[in-house]
Amino acid sequence: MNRVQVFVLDENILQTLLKTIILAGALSITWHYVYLLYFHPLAKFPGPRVAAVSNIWYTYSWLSGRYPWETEKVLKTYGDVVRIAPNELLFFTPEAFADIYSAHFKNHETFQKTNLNNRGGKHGGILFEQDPVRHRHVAKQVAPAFSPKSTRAKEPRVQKYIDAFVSKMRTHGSSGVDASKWCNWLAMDISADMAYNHEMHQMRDMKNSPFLDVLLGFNAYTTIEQVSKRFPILGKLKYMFIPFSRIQSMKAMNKTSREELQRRIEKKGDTENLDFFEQLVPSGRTIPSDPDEFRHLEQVATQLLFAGFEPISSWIYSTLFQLAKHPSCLGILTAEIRNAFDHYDDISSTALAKLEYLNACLEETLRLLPSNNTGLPRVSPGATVDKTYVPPGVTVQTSMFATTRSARYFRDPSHFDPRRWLNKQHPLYDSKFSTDRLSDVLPFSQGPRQCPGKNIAWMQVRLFVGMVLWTFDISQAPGTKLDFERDFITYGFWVKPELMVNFIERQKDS
Ligand code: HEM
Repeated sequence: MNRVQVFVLDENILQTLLKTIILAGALSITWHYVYLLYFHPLAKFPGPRVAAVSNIWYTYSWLSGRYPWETEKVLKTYGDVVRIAPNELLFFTPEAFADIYSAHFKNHETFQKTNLNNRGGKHGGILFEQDPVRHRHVAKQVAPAFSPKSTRAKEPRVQKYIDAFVSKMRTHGSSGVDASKWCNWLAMDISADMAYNHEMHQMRDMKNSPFLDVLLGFNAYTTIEQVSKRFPILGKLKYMFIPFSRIQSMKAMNKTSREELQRRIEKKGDTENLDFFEQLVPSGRTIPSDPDEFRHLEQVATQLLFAGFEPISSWIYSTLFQLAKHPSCLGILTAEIRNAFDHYDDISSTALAKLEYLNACLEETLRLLPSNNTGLPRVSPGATVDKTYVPPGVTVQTSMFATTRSARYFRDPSHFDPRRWLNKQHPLYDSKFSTDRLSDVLPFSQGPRQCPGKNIAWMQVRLFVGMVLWTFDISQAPGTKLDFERDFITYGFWVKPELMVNFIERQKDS
């Protein structure tokens, strides 16, 4: 009898307890949302309502592959500062860009990197390193590899690869080739050589190396990884989104990477060309026995390989895309290059640097298609960004994509028009572009974490365009109707749609 009574009592208590828990939960969730909407330090900033209370806007925008367009849209709708996640602000103006990325103390950035894009865990290497002191150390170590002298020394090697591209186009180019593949092969062949003296032979074999296959296959996954960092519990399920075969190939790639590194370290100074690696482990130094140090080197080497590959591949691809779409610009540029050099072998990056229209076309391509679309997120130390105080701990980011396509700063912003970059003295100069904010186009970023590869990139891309247009009349293959606004998407990097281009060897006296 007594036992039954106890049971009834327990059930009542249990029900009450359950109701209390549910009510408390509902109240605490409601309070959490009310707090985020009305009392959070960022409550006063405009933005999509859903973004103020969750990471849903951010996640959807990234997973759709249209993040740059989504940031552009919210900046147009809500103004120059938009709350895009509960603790995150997106800024629009060039002034904000300068405040965030240039701010430093003794060359250590004051707006530090977040871990959102860090794919190296505690080993940030150089690109992902969050700690400014550790970053400075490794940046100083590799800096000599990016000096003007080292850049010049790399030129013959780069020419050798572009020669190989030209030779392949003589055989295969006249009936049209897919530029998305060839740009990847060329850029990665060069980058692997520059990073650690490794010949990948993708152009020779006309197929992706296993490394490139894995990299391309993981493009969308890198987005899942960075987005999942915003959902500590759900994020643990991220591996469900990757097919098992991909995980296996990733493991195989990491293994190859390690072996490659070991091979390169053992070679020490005994390499044909000076590569980036020589800076990290100079000939006299012993191989690191500490696994942590080895892992760090592995990160840096992989990042140098990737950083030297993807933006170059995208830049040459998008230059071909823009030129093939704008035959009048292509005609002017081709004439400029052919008038400047009597012989193919005369072409050098120093001579190409003087060609105004070439530089204008390349700048214009980067303005419309910047290769880095992560928003370059940073953590505020508690500082003013373009006259707006941002409390400490808040993540801030920018959208170079939105800024450089804005009518506020550029005339006919979405038109590819290299004339805007020309000097007043140039015969094609048009004063309608005189108010364009050209110096605010900063695809290589600025400040302590800006791209150290800028000069190497310019050298490679100038050589590519110079040597290719000197040799070939190029055109978009018939039937190719690629539309940038419609057909492009980006995750960790741009997914390049098929772009069929004809490379027809020029007639002798054209
Ligand atoms: C079109 C060509 C390129 C563009 C537009 C570009 C752009 C950028 C940008 C925007 C950053 C800053 C990333 C951030 O703050 O999170 C960066 C960093 C970096 N880039 Fe480039 N890059 C290019 C080519 C290269 C090349 C050829 C290399 C040579 C290996 C290179 C090596 C690096 C490295 C090592 C970093 C990390 C710098 C640091 O954190 O100290 N980049 N790049």
